[in-house]
Formats: sequence, structure tokens, C-alpha cells
Amino acid sequence: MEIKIINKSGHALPQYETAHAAGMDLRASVSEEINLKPLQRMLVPTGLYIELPVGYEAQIRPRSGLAYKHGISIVNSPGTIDADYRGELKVLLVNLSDTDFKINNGDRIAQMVIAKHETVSWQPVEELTETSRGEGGYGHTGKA
Ligand SMILES: O=c1ccn([C@H]2C[C@H](O)[C@@H](COP(=O)(O)OP(=O)(O)OP(=O)(O)O)O2)c(=O)[nH]1
Ligand SMILES: [Mg+2]
Repeated sequence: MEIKIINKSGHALPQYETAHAAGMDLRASVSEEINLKPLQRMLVPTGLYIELPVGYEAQIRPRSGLAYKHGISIVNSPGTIDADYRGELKVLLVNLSDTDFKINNGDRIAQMVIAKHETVSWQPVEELTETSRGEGGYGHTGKA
């Protein structure tokens, strides 16, 4: 499937890094180095604008390497890009480590997964179908 994209990033288009990867890495498109302090969050631009087909979304997810090695995550993970959004794709990074983290133009800061989604309507009712789980949750299975 082809998706329309405008690339103002100055970098190559996002690509799958391996044959069967689910996500494409997103690069920072910034004019100067960013210094993300501990617990600081920042909306980092990518210079990319996409036109998703109706029925699709894009999810902006953290990269596990950055998360593990540097505590870099995404505040609203997974970020949701709606099919009718025409603005610049941005990544809401947060530094969960206790040291500064520097981001340079072109660094791969996140990954994006394109996914199908349903659009539903509600059927208001008074009762829901019974199940053995019922209202149990939050670790209730396996208890005596
Ligand atoms: O990580 C993200 C999340 C969102 N967006 C863009 C695309 C998305 O379609 C739009 C709105 O996102 P969302 O619905 O998560 O934010 P909101 O706070 O509900 O804003 P709005 O009232 O504009 O929907 O912002 C991004 O660029 N990056
Ligand atoms: Mg919204």
C-alpha cells in the first residue's frame, strides 16, 4: 500500500530497517541539538506530513534501545496519528533517566507502525452478556 507523504525533514523517508519489521524509525528534524534534561518532555518535529487512508492510523512508539540504554520514552505512547490529520508528525519524548540526553538532527527517536482500526457505533443496552470472568480483573486470576 502506498501512502502520500510530504518530506520537509531533510532526511531520507522513514524505512523498514529489516525485511519484516512492523515499525519504521522516525528521525528528529531539528535546526540545533536538543538537550533533554531528566524528566523533561519535548515535542520533537519530524518534518513529515502524511495522508493515511480512512480506516488506518499510525502509532508512534518508543524505540526499546533508547528506552533501555537512556530511559528515553514517549509520554503519550503509543501516540495516535489520525487519518484526517494533515499537520507535521511530532514525537512527545520524555527523558526518564537521571542524566541529560542529547538529540541531534537526524537521530532516530521513535518508530511508527501503520495499523488498521475499526470505526464503531454504540448499541446502548441495560445488561451485558455474562462471562466466567465477570467483573474480575487487575490480577484476580490464580487467587485461592
Ligand atoms: O504523538 C503524537 C500524537 C498526535 N499527533 C498529532 C496527530 C493526531 O491526529 C493529532 C491529535 O492527537 P491526539 O488526538 O492524540 O491529541 P488530542 O490532545 O486529543 O488533540 P485533538 O483535540 O487535536 O485531537 O496530533 C502527533 O503528531 N504525534
Ligand atoms: Mg484527539
